[in-house]
Amino acid sequence: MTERIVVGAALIDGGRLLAARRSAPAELAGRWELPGGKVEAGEAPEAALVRELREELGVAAGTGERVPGQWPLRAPYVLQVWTARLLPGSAAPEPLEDHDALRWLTPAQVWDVPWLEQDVPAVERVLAQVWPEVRAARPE
Ligand SMILES: Nc1nc2c([nH]c(=O)n2[C@H]2C[C@H](O)[C@@H](COP(=O)(O)OP(=O)(O)OP(=O)(O)O)O2)c(=O)[nH]1
Repeated sequence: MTERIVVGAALIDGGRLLAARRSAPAELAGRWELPGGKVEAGEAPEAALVRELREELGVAAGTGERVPGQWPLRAPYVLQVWTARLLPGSAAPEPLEDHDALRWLTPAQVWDVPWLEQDVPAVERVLAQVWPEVRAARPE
């Protein structure tokens, strides 16, 4: 089966990372993820990410670098991650769709939320890229 890409944003503002708590489907609800969604046919991943952040959070965002790697989700999906920032004049994010809570996490708070299991390696890679000077150890 051809793999399909889900794009996730490492949205950084004021030295903090945005985490979003899923409200659906039932098996994912209550767990935290990087906001984003499925790339549509013919769409560039960065464009999909900007679209999803506008739809889900009501923000105007710009994408930065790709976070190297990709992580398997439920087949045929794989997660790819880009850093992202709010553009000047953007509204503050709100949980408009798919989420019922948002949190801005400092590096020290990143493991305070229960991430989706499949997101943990991606979040570890985000930390290494965005805050290489911080050793934000994941507690056992
Ligand atoms: N956005 C996002 N989705 C993730 C992450 N980790 C993870 O397993 N997923 C799963 C949840 C969903 O099954 C799928 C993404 O679909 P979605 O529901 O967010 O995307 P979408 O808005 O394009 O979906 P749709 O309603 O059009 O089907 O990937 C993550 O970090 N971010």
